Amino acid sequence: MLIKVINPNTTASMTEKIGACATAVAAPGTVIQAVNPTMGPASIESHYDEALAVPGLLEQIALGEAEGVDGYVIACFGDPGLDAARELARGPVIGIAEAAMHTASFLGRGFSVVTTLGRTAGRAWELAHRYGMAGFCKNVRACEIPVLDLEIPGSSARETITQECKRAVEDDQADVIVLGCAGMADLCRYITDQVGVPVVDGVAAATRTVESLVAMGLATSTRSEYAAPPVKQYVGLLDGFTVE
Ligand SMILES: NC(=O)NC1=NC(=O)NC1=O
Repeated sequence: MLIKVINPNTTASMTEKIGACATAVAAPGTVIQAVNPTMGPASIESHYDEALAVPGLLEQIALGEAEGVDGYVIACFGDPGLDAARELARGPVIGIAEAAMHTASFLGRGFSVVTTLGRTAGRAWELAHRYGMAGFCKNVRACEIPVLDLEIPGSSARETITQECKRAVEDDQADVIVLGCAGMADLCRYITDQVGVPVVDGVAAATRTVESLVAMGLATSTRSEYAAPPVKQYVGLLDGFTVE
């Protein structure tokens, strides 16, 4: 089985970290291909970043289709481009926020999301509602850490995030923590040991979700909304996106 894990930002160190975390949980026989687009924002921290990340993400999906990829993970907590990706891909496409929230809902009465910048919290709440998880989501907490601070060795990011997770358990009464950024994937084990409740990393959760769907022979329904896009020309920078 070949699963393509796409970091939609263009920071290679984060892609490598995400790939290592996905590989660590993948079953024997599953090949993880971790990639990022060649164009787009170095990190995704706003609606603007998210919009500009989607073309490069979709290009990676199109390349994956040509390579026979069995399923995809969108490794950014905003689940950017998820619906469009599902129109292109034959196999399942799972976002890390979607997978993490559903996984957390199996483990307790309520979870808190601990994410990077406060300006991304609204998107996390929006996704919780979209996925039917709002009833399980006790809070979305922001550490006010820029995403790329997670790539600085020895930064205080790990401790800042850990303290926020502890406050989520104590003040929100969270039974479970959801890490609100793909760049936190490598912190999951450490934070789990520190906070005493399950901590869900969306990269691992999404990787295993895609694996299980593919193993069951399941894929996105193409009956209507997620059918291939209508054939048309896309001009200018999007020349390569023409759909035949
Ligand atoms: N909430 C977030 O921090 N989302 C993210 N921005 C990125 O660049 N990767 C993420 O997971």
